[in-house]
Amino acid sequence: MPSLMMQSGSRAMQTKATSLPRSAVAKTVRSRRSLTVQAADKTVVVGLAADSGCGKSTFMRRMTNIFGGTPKPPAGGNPDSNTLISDMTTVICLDDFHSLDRTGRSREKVTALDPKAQNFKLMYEQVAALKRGEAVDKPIYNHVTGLLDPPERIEAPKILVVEGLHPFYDPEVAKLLDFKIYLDISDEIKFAWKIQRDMAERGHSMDSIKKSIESRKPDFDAYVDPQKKDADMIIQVLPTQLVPDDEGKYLRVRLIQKENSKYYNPTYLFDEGSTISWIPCGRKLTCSFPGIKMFYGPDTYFGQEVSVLEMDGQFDKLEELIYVESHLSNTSAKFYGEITQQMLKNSTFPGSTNGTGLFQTIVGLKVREAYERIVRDEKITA
Ligand SMILES: Nc1ncnc2c1ncn2[C@@H]1O[C@H](COP(=O)(O)OP(=O)(O)O)[C@@H](O)[C@H]1O
Ligand SMILES: O=C(COP(=O)(O)O)[C@H](O)[C@H](O)COP(=O)(O)O
Repeated sequence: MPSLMMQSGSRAMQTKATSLPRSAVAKTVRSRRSLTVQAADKTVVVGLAADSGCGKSTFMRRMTNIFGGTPKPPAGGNPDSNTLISDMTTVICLDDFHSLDRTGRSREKVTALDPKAQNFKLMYEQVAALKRGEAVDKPIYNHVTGLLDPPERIEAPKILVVEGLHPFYDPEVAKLLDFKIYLDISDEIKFAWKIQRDMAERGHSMDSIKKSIESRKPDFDAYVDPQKKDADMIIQVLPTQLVPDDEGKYLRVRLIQKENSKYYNPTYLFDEGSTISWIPCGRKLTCSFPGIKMFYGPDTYFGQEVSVLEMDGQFDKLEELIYVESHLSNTSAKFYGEITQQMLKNSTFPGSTNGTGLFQTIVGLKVREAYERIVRDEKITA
């Protein structure tokens, strides 16, 4: 039987985002911006921060799918480009702003996470230019060779996503971001994900990956991890609490949502502002061992008020997620079942049967809501 524990303390009721499509006005030639500033021309900039191997690329695929189109590298360009372009979004990887290539880092004895290995000035100039609607010639960091390749031309998209190690480390770059997301993956889970990816795709040995993780840890703690306090939304991935000593098979995933955000309303379970523990397994949700446990409640995060939505465990049948979705509010979905539809569409992606996929989908919908609110607000003030 489904079980529910609730403590009351309800806040205001759900608010819905207004969706405004871009008008024909938005098609004004970008080079004329200095003459006629067209509000709907604005490029909205999203920052996604996480360590290497923490699922940034996987999350990007889920998020860009919400906006439509198939993400592809720039046509006819470098096959090792890190950029992905689709109908509305362009995702650029901040590794492209490494100022030191692999040999340079080894010579200077710095890791790829050290600010000394990044060109923040160029990062600022190019993200600012794209945000103004101007094209840039962005360098490419080649992960195969470890070298900086000749630049590629990037046109200003409607939504620019900057993903990488330090999107909000530099205060000037941080000011350009309209929405900030942090993927906070606990060490043991990060280790498992990175080993699998770096062995299969980057040809590294298990031993070299272990050494690299250890040598990067101090710089990760000093320069990457502290960014999470400034994020609008954080997806935290932890070992399950349902199975003692589980080795990463099941995950406990927490969606940390800042209160008072200008651009989104936190998603809640059953009753906004209450503290709720819910085991949805029973007649409407099939759960084999170890089942699913959900939690929702208020909390503080680095001294800031947040709402936390949590899922521990995994689904057996993805289509039954509709039962969980029907108990969530303020999801930013445009129709009943949109989250389940997205999850089914991306069912082959890693994390599809647990909270990582579910919460990445919700964050993607929040980014869409933020984008639509920004475009709407700009139109009103134009
Ligand atoms: N939610 C998830 N569950 C299980 N494995 C995942 C998940 N997200 C990513 N992975 C795996 O982790 C590895 C690194 O993911 P990736 O998206 O390439 O990370 P990043 O872009 O941050 O370096 C990949 O092998 C991917 O399959
Ligand atoms: O930390 C990262 C980010 O990679 P990602 O997030 O794409 O995994 C890489 O180690 C550096 O960019 C150096 O690259 P390499 O180790 O290939 O020289």
